Amino acid sequence: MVKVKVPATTANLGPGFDTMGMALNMYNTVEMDFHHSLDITISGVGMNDIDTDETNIVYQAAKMVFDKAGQECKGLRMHLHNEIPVARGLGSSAAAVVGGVVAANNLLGSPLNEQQLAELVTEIEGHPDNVLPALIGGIVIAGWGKEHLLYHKIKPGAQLQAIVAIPEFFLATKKAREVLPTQVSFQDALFNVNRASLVVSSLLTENYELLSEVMEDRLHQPYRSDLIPGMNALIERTKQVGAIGVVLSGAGPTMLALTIDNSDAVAATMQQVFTEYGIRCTVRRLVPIMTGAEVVL
Ligand SMILES: Nc1ncnc2c1ncn2[C@@H]1O[C@H](COP(=O)(O)OP(=O)(O)OP(=O)(O)O)[C@@H](O)[C@H]1O
Ligand SMILES: N[C@@H](CCO)C(=O)O
Repeated sequence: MVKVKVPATTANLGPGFDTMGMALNMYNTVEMDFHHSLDITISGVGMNDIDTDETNIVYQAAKMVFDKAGQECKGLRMHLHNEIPVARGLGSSAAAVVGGVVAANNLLGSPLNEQQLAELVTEIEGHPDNVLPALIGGIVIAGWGKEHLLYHKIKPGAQLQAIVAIPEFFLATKKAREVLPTQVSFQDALFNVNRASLVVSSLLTENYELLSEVMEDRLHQPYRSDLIPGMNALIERTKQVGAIGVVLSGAGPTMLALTIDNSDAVAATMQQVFTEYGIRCTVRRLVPIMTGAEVVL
């Protein structure tokens, strides 16, 4: 039996749509063992929102490792314990995919190396920005090259905190991608190239004064704001009380504020603004982490 612990992730970091993400200290665990049939049990959050049959994505991801390794999968016994809320923008599907792939790879004696795991989880999820930090931790910038996935990991600054306001309602990534345009203007593309580059350089140099001016986006957030009541007001007011950057976490509806200090005021303001817009939410204070999925048993 193997047990794998996988972190939550926040994707995009504002302008880095489908490209950047960061691992956070909130975890799901996957326990997995060989079995003659499929037997899935679940505990923790979202127990009633996750399938326990062959459509379960932890199982589907695990089965792909068996296929790649040329091994028959007769069944699996799995217990999933979840802390990451489902369909809220904190990488629940990425954690499920990474948990399934890493647990199965371990069970089979590690036939796939890190590069192969990174490519497999990206193919399954469709984009690398949640699955890569879930797999290897840290802040990761990633994208497909001609043949291979290219990725680079940055160490988050030690002072950086991540406050997340998690609304009670679900927003499936599929739905939040349906509102995106098929084309954008040259000016908006240029704006995001500029801002994403400045986000990376300010994270690398821990220049939070610069970071506070550049976590802006024109490729996805403007189109998604109608799906998240209060999003723009929350960004504006949370920045006024000292957050470095305030952005949509992944596809939403969770909002992410990066802070160094002023965390109490930032957390209270996020809660307050969502409440004013009639949205019940849970605010959690998290920190970026350098460790991705790890085998704990
Ligand atoms: N622990 C889990 N085990 C199995 N399947 C899960 C688990 N958590 C989430 N899922 C599946 O993933 C779906 C949610 O994925 P979705 O991409 O919409 O949201 P998300 O990954 O939480 O958000 P984001 O990608 O914006 O961070 C759920 O509907 C469920 O099918
Ligand atoms: N980059 C993705 C993250 C969510 O899976 C999006 O914003 O749609």
